[in-house]
Amino acid sequence: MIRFRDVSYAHGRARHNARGQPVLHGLSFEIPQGGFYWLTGPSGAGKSSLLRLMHLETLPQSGYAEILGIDIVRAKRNQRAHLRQRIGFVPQDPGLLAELSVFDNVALPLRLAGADRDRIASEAAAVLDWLGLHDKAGVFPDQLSGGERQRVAVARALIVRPALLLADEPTNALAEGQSWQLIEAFATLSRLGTTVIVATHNESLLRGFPMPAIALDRGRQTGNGASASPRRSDPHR
Ligand SMILES: Nc1ncnc2c1ncn2[C@@H]1O[C@H](COP(=O)(O)OP(=O)(O)OP(=O)(O)O)[C@@H](O)[C@H]1O
Repeated sequence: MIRFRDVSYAHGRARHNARGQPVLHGLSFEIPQGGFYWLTGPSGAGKSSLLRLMHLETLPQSGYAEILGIDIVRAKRNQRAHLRQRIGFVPQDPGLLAELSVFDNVALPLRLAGADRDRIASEAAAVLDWLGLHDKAGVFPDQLSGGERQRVAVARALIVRPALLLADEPTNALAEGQSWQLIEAFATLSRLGTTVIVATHNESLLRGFPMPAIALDRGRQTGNGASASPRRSDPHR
């Protein structure tokens, strides 16, 4: 469950110094575990800022924000670190490490979490296979197309089997058919219990996959897809 109540955020300000111009204003919504929600709005609306807040890269200046049952402002540093391991993030720029192979880029989050070799090998193979990248495991990022790099970034986010998947324009570099395949894969994950939130401008995807949306404009909610009729579910997830 993700629960936001009147959450505001300004870039570059410490929590108690809220004199900066907020980029997110009074956001309130609830997303049940296993929900699939779009995050929409024009350029500069605050989509990436909201995703980075949900990825615990920043904290709100005001309001109540709960991610997977944890109050992120009150949580201790180690609780936040543990929570972050349950979140997969696909940034707008894939940000792959050039000196690492596709396999090693994808394996990195599990290596950092201290997983053993066998588990890393089997999970990396499974996720690369699932995303149609099995033949690219030994290749380096500069030998990939833009769309392949984007799918590697998705694989890297999924290898930890996240309870929450956040994706910032993950279909930007993909052809139409691949975009649909990726969103179908995300929909499968949400049916299996992962909460999925995807920022997009892609109108044809929005029409093709009519999921609820958090719609933003200049940092304010304009749609009520996620603020209306929240479905109750396990508050501890
Ligand atoms: N690190 C930062 N420091 C200060 N201001 C920022 C920072 N990042 C973004 N902003 C500002 O915050 C506002 C929201 O930006 P954000 O990137 O969240 O929008 P967006 O909806 O994701 O846009 P796009 O669709 O173009 O990616 C913009 O006015 C932007 O200039």
